[in-house]
Amino acid sequence: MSENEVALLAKVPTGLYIGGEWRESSTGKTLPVYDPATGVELIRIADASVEDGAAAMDAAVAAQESWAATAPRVRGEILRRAFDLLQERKEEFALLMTIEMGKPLAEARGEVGYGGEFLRWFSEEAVRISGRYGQNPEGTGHMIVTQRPVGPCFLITPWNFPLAMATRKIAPALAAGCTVVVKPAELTPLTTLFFVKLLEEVGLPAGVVNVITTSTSSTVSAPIIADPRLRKLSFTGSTAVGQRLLAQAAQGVLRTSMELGGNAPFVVFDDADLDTAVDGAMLAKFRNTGQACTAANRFIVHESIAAEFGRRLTARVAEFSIGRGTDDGVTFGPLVNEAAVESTDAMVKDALERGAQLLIGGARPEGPGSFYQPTVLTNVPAESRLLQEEIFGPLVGITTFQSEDEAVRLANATEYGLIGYVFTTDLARGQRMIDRLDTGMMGLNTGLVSNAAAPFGGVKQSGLGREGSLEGIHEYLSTKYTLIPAS
Ligand SMILES: NC(=O)c1ccc[n+]([C@@H]2O[C@H](COP(=O)([O-])OP(=O)(O)OC[C@H]3O[C@@H](n4cnc5c(N)ncnc54)[C@H](O)[C@@H]3O)[C@@H](O)[C@H]2O)c1
Ligand SMILES: O=CCCC(=O)O
Repeated sequence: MSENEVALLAKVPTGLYIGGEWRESSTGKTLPVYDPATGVELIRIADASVEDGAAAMDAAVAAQESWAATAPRVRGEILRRAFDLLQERKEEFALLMTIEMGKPLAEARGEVGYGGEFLRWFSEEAVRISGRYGQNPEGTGHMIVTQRPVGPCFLITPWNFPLAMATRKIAPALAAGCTVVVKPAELTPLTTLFFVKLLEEVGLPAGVVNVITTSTSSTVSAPIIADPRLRKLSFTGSTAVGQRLLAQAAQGVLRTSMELGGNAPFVVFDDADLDTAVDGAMLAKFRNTGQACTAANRFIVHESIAAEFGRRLTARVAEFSIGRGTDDGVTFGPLVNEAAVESTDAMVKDALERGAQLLIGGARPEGPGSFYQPTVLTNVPAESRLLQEEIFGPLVGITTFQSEDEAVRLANATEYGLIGYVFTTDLARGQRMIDRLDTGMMGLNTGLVSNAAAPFGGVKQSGLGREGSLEGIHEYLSTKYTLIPAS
């Protein structure tokens, strides 16, 4: 670790943040956080118990009434100050994400930009929560429709975008007037802890945001979800865990937002601009080392251009420089841990055993850290795991199609429905594909759609609800209707 990194880690709080105070776990236990590029332990942080989870809920409940009564402008200004301070601390946040998660510094800076925008966007939305007033149809009274904060929320976030996945939930919840308990992933808790320290600095009242970090997510989360005072569960993570949490949330009939897994089709038609398609593929596949819910998972390429597409993509992949994300010139970092490397490697082996052809990569480099080479496979048989399951690693699997109908059938042949990418220069065909693909989001001739102003979310088993945009704040509001008879 460099001196700079040691100095940064010394600034990151290692406790739980409950009711405006940093404290140790009630059991005194700690959990280690590792650098995925070296396997070295970075720091130890508090490992919350069930009692700590209950204390965090108590604090969120205690702060709910006064936070809901805080003027929207004041709530918005706190978020805006957080946005401004995050810009000042951009380099620190980027470095912290790189060392705890592995993404190269340039990508980490990009995430500070992206994640910060949710603070700015929802600072502006806080003052635009509107209602309706009107006469009832019978003319015998007046109808008032207002939007109220849903109440205390439990927010569970994944490790792949440690800042943006937290701000995409915390900012709209706070803007709406909700208090929260946040549980970041145990692999990347440091960014959330550092961010909450920033919220404290910009004057967020005690109890509005509470953070618990734990190595026993299921044990600590279940009683919070079962707590009758909780009103909303917002989860980002795998579909398997989302399904379990939905079942738990059903007991309390909780409002839920579920941002779950993806298995995105990346369809390239024979009329596509191939350079644009390859640029799109590089972004859609290799952003975050392939560890994004929006990652292109199945490359469905017209048979007449598949060989050329594979050649051009392979040439671009060969340009990656693999290494620790802090090192100069590195463009491709490690995967998050050893389990991710093993799962990626198993998918490559499965595809090769079934007859796929390797164009580049396909192995882990020598040396420490959880690295895997960016990999391109072609002629991948349909039954291969990498065309069936969410990969969450840097693998491109190319398969071919002949007709538009076949492309649609292949693209929709999944239980997921987060995003689809289509490359064509025929606008009418592009519009047909937008209508025919069963996804919550589409990229037409682009490999990146994420934006704080975009309603982000999926259909089918990719989830429920939307984050960001105008829709995002409504996930934290409930509609209340009142009738006042005419006197
Ligand atoms: N749709 C989206 O916006 C989106 C965004 C990012 C990631 N994801 C998905 O997340 C997955 C990768 O992230 P991950 O590996 O962190 O997912 P994960 O489901 O393993 O974990 C996500 C979070 O849930 C927690 N968790 C796990 N089991 C739990 C339980 N039983 N009770 C309570 N909490 C529990 C984890 O500690 C972590 O904080 C991929 O499937 C990816 O597609 C989706
Ligand atoms: O991993 C999923 C989130 C990706 C994004 O918000 O762009």
